[in-house]
Amino acid sequence: MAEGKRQPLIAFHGEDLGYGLERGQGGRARPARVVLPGLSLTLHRGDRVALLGQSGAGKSTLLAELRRRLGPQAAWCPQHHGLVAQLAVYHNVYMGRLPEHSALANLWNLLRPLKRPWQAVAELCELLGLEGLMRRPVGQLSGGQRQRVAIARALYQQRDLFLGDEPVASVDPHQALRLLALIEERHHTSVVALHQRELALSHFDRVWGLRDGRLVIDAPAGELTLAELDTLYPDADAAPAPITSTPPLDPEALPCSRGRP
Ligand SMILES: Nc1ncnc2c1ncn2[C@@H]1O[C@H](COP(=O)(O)OP(=O)(O)OP(=O)(O)O)[C@@H](O)[C@H]1O
Repeated sequence: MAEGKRQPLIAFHGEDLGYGLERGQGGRARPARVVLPGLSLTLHRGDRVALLGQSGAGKSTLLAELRRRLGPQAAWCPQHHGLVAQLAVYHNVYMGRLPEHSALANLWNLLRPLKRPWQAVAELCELLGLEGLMRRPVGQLSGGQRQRVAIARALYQQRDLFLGDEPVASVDPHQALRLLALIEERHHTSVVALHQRELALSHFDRVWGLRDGRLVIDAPAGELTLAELDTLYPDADAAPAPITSTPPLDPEALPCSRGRP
């Protein structure tokens, strides 16, 4: 999408994000533990954002706030999947739309799966390589299979936006590409936290990079290099070799925010 014509969906203007609540000066509510101080950024309709940063940088904190503000517009795929181990794959996926049905319908469906949702979930399971597992309790699946169930549940919600906290962390690189393609196909806008920097450059059109509580990268993926993304991981023992001929950047030289033109 052309940079100049993008329609803002949500914006932060110098806001403190974090946990807990306390009253600041003038009685203004603010987080008791601030993780991302003074955050400014805008999510635009049509953006496909890779959210990067080392462990503890604040990715989940930002996603939680986006989720809170976007509400039911956004499908959500949490980091630890949030699946019920004792329930079958079918029921875990169906849970994505639990609030849309009456308690009675949900109870009935638990005991005797309804035909229409069963078919819809079966189609998703086939797409995600989970065919034949619909009746199996999630507790008996592999880590990668559970991850795909969590993605199926998010896709089943049929929302316009997708928010994912490392939704492809437990699958092999080939599956990661397929899953990202599916997410892209079914949502006009997405924000996905991940650690695979190469994927961020090849499969997303924008990168948000967090470091030391700051948004230090906010730029189109096409304008970034792996070496620039490496600067988000100062604790890494050895940065992976960049695939471009661009020399590694001095982290100090990275601008505070790569704003839009
Ligand atoms: N419920 C909470 N209450 C207080 N602090 C929290 C809470 N959850 C996370 N934190 C802190 O907020 C900071 C950012 O955590 P966050 O989970 O957002 O990082 P992350 O980038 O998602 O990390 P990871 O890649 O390991 O999931 C960390 O210092 C963490 O300890």
